[in-house]
Amino acid sequence: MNIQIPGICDPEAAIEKKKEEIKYKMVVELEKGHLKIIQGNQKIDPNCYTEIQEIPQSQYELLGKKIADDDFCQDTDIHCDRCNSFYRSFCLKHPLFKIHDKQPQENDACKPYAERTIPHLFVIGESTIPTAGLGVFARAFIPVGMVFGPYKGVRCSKKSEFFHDGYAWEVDGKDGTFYIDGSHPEKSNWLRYINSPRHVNEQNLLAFQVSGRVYYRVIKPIAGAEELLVWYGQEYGEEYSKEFQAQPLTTTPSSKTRISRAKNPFIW
Ligand SMILES: C[S@@+](CC[C@H](N)C(=O)[O-])C[C@H]1O[C@@H](n2cnc3c(N)ncnc32)[C@H](O)[C@@H]1O
Repeated sequence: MNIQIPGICDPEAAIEKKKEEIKYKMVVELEKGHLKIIQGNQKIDPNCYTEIQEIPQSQYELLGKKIADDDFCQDTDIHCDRCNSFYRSFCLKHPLFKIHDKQPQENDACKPYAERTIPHLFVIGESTIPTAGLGVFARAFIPVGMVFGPYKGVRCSKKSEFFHDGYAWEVDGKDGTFYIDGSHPEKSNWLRYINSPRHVNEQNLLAFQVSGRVYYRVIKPIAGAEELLVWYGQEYGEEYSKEFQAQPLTTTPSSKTRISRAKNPFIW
């Protein structure tokens, strides 16, 4: 046995040469406006990529496992809308990155709680859609793959329990269907201000469900000052897109209502 005694033996000899870990990086691919994972050991060209975060190899190895539709697990797997397959936990080719809600500040208390949760990347203003009321706008370029949420609100078991109509998502829970009603501005978050598109070209977000929570993901690059629009699903969204029903908007698989019924979950 080779025992090294510090101070007596060669200290270098005691250190087992650490295996070089491959680093990965989540980046924005500037040309396409999409998130991407690249090997991060080499220097990144800032003209091609903007770095978001490093991904350790151990974490990277847990990503991108393709799951057969029959083996899909609500709590661990995510449906990739572009590959039309489930992955554990998400697709490596089309990765996701979650933007957290802003921690509401006390000195902002004149605004409703939901407004105070909006991340710095966004702003609430009058919607570009006539009669829609308020909406949410990007303050900077937002790439495909960014995820927002979960949608916050009061959990209800029946539609008759909603505070107001028009702000609830229906969720396929483990013990059956329930609703998340975001109509109360003190009991919800900024996602309650996002409107529904009038036609497919306006849609830039897709709602999906993970472990009984609803998230929105970016499916089309969003330019600064552009409004965020998430398809509410057939039951509600079609109210706002009657002229465009011939060309159905993108929804998560099996989405039937304003409410995401997607088999589309992932865990953060
Ligand atoms: C989740 S809220 C969105 C935020 C809302 N605009 C506000 O000011 O609080 C849903 C409501 O917004 C309005 N809305 C959303 N999308 C719309 C659209 N495309 N056309 C008209 N009204 C819309 C409807 O009144 C709907 O009930």
